[in-house]
Amino acid sequence: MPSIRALASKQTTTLAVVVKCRPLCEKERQRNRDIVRVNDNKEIVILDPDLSKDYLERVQNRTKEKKYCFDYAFGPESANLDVYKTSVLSKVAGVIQGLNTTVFAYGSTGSGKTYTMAGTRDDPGLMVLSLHTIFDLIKSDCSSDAFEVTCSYLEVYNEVIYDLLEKSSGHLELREDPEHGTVVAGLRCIKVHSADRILELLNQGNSRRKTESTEANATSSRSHAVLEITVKRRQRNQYQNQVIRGKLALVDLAGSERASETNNHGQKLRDGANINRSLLALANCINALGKQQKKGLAYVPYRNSKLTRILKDGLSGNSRTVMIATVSPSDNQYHHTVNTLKYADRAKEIKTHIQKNIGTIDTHVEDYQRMIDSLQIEVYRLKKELSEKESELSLKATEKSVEDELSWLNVLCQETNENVQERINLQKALFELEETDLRNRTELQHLDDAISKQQAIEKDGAVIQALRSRRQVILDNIRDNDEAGVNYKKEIEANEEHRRHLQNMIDEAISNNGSKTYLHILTQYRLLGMTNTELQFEIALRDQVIHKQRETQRNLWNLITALGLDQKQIMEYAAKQGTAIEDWPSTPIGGSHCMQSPSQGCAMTSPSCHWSCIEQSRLSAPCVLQHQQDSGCSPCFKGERESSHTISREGCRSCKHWSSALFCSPEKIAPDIRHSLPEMRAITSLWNDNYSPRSPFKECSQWKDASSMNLPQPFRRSSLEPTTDRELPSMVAARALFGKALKVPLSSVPGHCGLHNGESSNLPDKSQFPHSTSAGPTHLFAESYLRNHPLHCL
Ligand SMILES: Nc1ncnc2c1ncn2[C@@H]1O[C@H](COP(=O)(O)OP(=O)(O)OP(=O)(O)O)[C@@H](O)[C@H]1O
Repeated sequence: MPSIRALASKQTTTLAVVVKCRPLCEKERQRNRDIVRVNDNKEIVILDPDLSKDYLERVQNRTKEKKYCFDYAFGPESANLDVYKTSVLSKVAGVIQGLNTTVFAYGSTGSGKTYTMAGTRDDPGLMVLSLHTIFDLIKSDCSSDAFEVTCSYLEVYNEVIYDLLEKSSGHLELREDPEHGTVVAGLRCIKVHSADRILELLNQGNSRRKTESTEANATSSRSHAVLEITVKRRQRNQYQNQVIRGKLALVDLAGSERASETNNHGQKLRDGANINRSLLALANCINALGKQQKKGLAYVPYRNSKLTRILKDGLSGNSRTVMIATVSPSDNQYHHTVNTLKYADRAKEIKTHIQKNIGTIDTHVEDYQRMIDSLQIEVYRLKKELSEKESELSLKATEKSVEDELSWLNVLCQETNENVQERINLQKALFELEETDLRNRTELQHLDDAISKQQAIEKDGAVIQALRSRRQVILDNIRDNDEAGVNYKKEIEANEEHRRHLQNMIDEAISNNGSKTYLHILTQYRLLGMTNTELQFEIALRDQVIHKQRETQRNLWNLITALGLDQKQIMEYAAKQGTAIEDWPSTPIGGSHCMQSPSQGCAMTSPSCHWSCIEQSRLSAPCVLQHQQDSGCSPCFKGERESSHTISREGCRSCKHWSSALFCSPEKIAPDIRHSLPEMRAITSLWNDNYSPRSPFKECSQWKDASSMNLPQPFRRSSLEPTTDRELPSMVAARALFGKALKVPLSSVPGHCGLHNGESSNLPDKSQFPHSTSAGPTHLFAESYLRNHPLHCL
């Protein structure tokens, strides 16, 4: 029996930003001044470090004093426990309820990030406190649910990921998983039964973490560390198979630093440059996300570093996130402090969308997962063979020449590896950038239309101003994205050039050098890397499809709620169709996403129909759409047949009782929903335009011709461009709704509204549609539909 899993509701929440100022250390106390003041646990003031400014400059407000407000601000006297209780505890508690939480400490080197996250025996840090909370909550849980806690700990050092729970960890790779977001392939996840055990692992991990003594900090962390605790909760009630999974990510970032201040050389200097690069990538993401919240769609360059890819969920995805900005009170750190607070201030704008993680099974994703895993095993095997060969070689050749050769080969191997990885990242970044660009350009087109329409009504009113300023924002974003795209393309060319160079070196070495097997393996390894790239691409595309299917599923639940059908009715219909509904969303889902993406299945049907259509879209079997009056029998929605269009599903194909694209009449939709969402308002209008007894649409026999649109040709906007698209809004709407939204060919269409499938592909001319020429609500709906689905309509 197929099963449907209703998605839990999504809530939008804002990143919580907390500032923590450490005390002056002994050395600083002798030489430096404390310039940070915290007021009312919210406001933080950074005094001008320059005491020599004269009175005039100060009264003329030429002071460098800065003031910021945050969710919480803590001064030097506060303990980690104070920070934890006010801003982290409640979010950690959500983890055992299936919610994700991310806590990350951000600040310059020596500002107290590690102290805040790990703490000391007397002042335990947020990592330690969170672990105790999780296990205390599990212990005191009164339900009969079974809990499983796992823990992983990794570090990103010089853009390479290492497992801190492994004694000698190799390089680990990142992978995109549609269910779990960005995951680290091969990272060890250890089952734990107590907080003490995790603390033991944490200590082990910390001892492996790369730290150095620098001028700025005697124990400076040179890597970003991510401790992840996953709590799986298997419920032992009526949802026997339901697993809830919450994740807590605790991140201690390496600190940004200025080379001049740290006085580093050699490797330390290179580490610093890498740390700064990844922190810059993080800062760029924070900037773009802040801008996005204020101005709209902007490209967020997550791909620019491993750190930002790992933190992606915490920054914009499914996570309740707390950013702890750590600052030093010392006057010589003024610039670092202000810089940290500037980013923290921007981060306040960032919004995330939280949702309970309820276990689902995606077989096709699992298949890909298996493929990747087996490829990884293959890569591992080859690597092993490679190292065996290395030791064999080292035995045979003289020590010096072998060393030279091996170091040369090692460099070659490493460069090959980096080249492949860079190519993967660049291609993915370009892919994402193009998507963003497409959406921006579609919006721009619609804004242009809206502006020209509005200009006919008023020359320079507020609406036009708003539309123009929005247009400008979109243009800016497009320009930024274009620039980024050009850069990515250049980088890809450089990467390709480098790849050719490496391949030439390998080929040359094979013909000249004795270590043929070694180099053959290297070539194979490289090829495997390329296959891996392709697979990762396929996965990325798959991820997109799955994401859209999920979006569709969510929309369907929204629609069901909007239709006013109650749980009992739907359960009954589903039972009749032999479909189980395992979970019921308690609240309507994701307001702004309402009815956005019917592209992968029928958008406006019952849960059972949704299931069948999703299944169908996978099997590419078209649904059949037929008007209810064509059929005498209908096992589904019997009671509603007379008063409204009915809804059926694939299982009812025999009775050909497909129905109602637009469902029941709008009167059946709860008034608050009917009038609140723009889409619903548009649908109501569409209904009135096209389905009411006086509807010109209904009686318009010319629609026979209109429907002569054979799929897929009629769904291409090009066949309607440029004027017809605008002149026949109803047709666009109908086309989108009856055709694309339901993902059915117009092989059979609702006779009720006059649509019939014909052979001719000629479109009716404007004069045949007297009622459709104005820019009415139908047009708006069509526009909004097309805006949301540009790819599918083109
Ligand atoms: N709240 C605090 N109370 C007392 N000492 C503190 C506090 N916060 C930080 N320190 C001290 O300041 C120094 C630097 O702190 P820490 O190592 O945590 O900085 P960091 O931001 O992690 O630096 P890096 O980025 O270089 O790793 C340490 O000696 C630490 O003990």
